[in-house]
Amino acid sequence: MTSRDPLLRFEGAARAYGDVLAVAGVTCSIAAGSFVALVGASGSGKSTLLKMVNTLVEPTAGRVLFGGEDVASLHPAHLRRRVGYVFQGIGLFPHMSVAENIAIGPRLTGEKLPDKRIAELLELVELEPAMGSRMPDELSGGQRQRVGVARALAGEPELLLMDEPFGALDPLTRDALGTKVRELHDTLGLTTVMVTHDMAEALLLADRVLVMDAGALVADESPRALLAGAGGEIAQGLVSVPRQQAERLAALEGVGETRR
Ligand SMILES: Nc1ncnc2c1ncn2[C@@H]1O[C@H](COP(=O)(O)OP(=O)(O)OP(=O)(O)O)[C@@H](O)[C@H]1O
Repeated sequence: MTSRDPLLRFEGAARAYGDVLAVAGVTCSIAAGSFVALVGASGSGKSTLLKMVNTLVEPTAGRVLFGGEDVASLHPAHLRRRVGYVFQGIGLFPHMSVAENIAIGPRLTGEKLPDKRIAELLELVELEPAMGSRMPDELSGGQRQRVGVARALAGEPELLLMDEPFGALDPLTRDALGTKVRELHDTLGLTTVMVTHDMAEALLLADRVLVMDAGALVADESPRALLAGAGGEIAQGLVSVPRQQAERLAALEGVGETRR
């Protein structure tokens, strides 16, 4: 692989469940270092596409290449170490401490993560190292998601997959964690693919936005291009939501000004 090759490539990747074509043949390349948001209506195939990357879902046609190799040919434990995965509701093991949860990925590949490294990972997501000894049910939802991010980063992955990671959080925590993840993406030199229902979040955090509809990729644009009207009808329908909200807020502010 040369530095010009994409880190991730979908080649006609498709997944059927009986008669339902969840992903209908997606072809696209994701360059190393990019932050990609994957958006689209509920049921459009975003999670299925993401799960094909770490082999939680097998394609029924086509393939997914990671670093030039078909993911199906890579050892699952090693692949999952190179690919961090964060999802909503995070799935921390309730009977394990925060530190044990963070260390679980490397443990599966036979490595014991030193305490110092666990403390470092907690600091990376702005949690006190002392949190390591707590149990998951002693944390807030936002803190749990931070632990989820620390766990995904424990194996020093090249690729970070995030599936609605901040969906259940209050807006302030969501905003802070989104900004933190973008910062980590930049400082750690990650490649990130994030599924989100929130177009404003996609536009603000990502370099590139992929839009799915009924299993197909219908737009692939930069946030700037989307805001300038590119991407077609479905993409523009999604962009119109935060835009109209911003306009309504601006109008409200204007009303306040004239009343004062
Ligand atoms: N394990 C499964 N068995 C059967 N059908 C499935 C399965 N997983 C997904 N599907 C179907 O595949 C389609 C795509 O689902 P997917 O979860 O990928 O969509 P999504 O865009 O991530 O949705 P959401 O935004 O609601 O999470 C849906 O019609 C869904 O019902």
